[in-house]
Amino acid sequence: MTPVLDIKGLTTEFRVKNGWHAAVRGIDLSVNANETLAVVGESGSGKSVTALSTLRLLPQTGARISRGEVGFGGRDLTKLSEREMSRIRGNDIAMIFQEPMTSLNPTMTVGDQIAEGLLIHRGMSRTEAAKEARRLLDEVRVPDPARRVNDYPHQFSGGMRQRAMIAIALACRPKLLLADEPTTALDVTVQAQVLSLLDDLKRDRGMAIVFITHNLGVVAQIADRVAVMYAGEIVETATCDTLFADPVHPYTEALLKAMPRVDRKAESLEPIPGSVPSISARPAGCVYAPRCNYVQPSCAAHPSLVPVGGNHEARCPVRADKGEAA
Ligand SMILES: Nc1ncnc2c1ncn2[C@@H]1O[C@H](COP(=O)(O)OP(=O)(O)OP(=O)(O)O)[C@@H](O)[C@H]1O
Repeated sequence: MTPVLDIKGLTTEFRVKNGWHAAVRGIDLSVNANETLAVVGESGSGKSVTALSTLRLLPQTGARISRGEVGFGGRDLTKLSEREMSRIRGNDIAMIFQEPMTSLNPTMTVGDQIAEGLLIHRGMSRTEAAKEARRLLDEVRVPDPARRVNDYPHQFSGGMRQRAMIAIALACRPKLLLADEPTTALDVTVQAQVLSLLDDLKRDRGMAIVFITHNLGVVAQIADRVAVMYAGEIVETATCDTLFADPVHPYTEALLKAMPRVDRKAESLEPIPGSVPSISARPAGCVYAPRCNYVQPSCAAHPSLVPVGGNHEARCPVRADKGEAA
């Protein structure tokens, strides 16, 4: 199967005081139709920069994609003109964010905001677009859509706003949805409803989803496959079940130990000491070595992602022998 999104060797750099530094370094990511790939990692790992690089929404100055390809629909998005890219954004690839109020226009009704994309990208008439906006609100399970299309965003609750944003994102039938922490600001019940909605939409529409989160609990609810990011690199990738059952990389193991679970007492949670290094202070060898419990002299060399069985890969020679490869 040809992946919907196929990122190869992507490196994105920012200019900070003393020169260019990589926020994302040589990452490979792919996601198929009807699949959700979760990208998980602490703040500063490079998750958002990966999504913004995919859509070429990086700041115009002081930021560059210096290497790699972003394959989508047989084309490399890094090579497209700005005009071609703007046709792809919101049309073939849509993105949703944590805080819907920053993307929703407070002065326009929800229905008009959904209809806007339909008028521009799908060439619908006003009447057709208004009808489709109601249908989309219904599809994202907003109750009483015929009435709610006329509401303004402030008249919606947080969960309903997120659903409205999903309706806007889905209006042009994107093949790929980039979701950057879309449920983080919601309480757990509403969060679970939105996750289940996204899962149903993925299946009904055969969409590919890249779901960015720092929360492994959310990963467990939504992901088919997982890529764990740390300091700009993918350090482990596996199916969701394998990652939870048999984590190999010490960072994945530490994230799992720091995750609250119903079958564990709160005192047994182990926060990871320290923090992700800034882009100008990344170690030359293994980027996780300064925080790792298993560090050895060989960690001074930069490790590659190696297969540890099936489609499971990890960037840690010290612990790779946990898998089949050894
Ligand atoms: N415009 C910028 N200029 C300089 N550095 C940047 C810029 N944008 C992001 N960075 C740096 O790139 C690194 C990765 O940031 P990114 O936002 O992708 O992390 P993240 O994993 O998405 O974290 P969060 O969950 O907090 O959004 C961070 O060290 C961040 O400070």
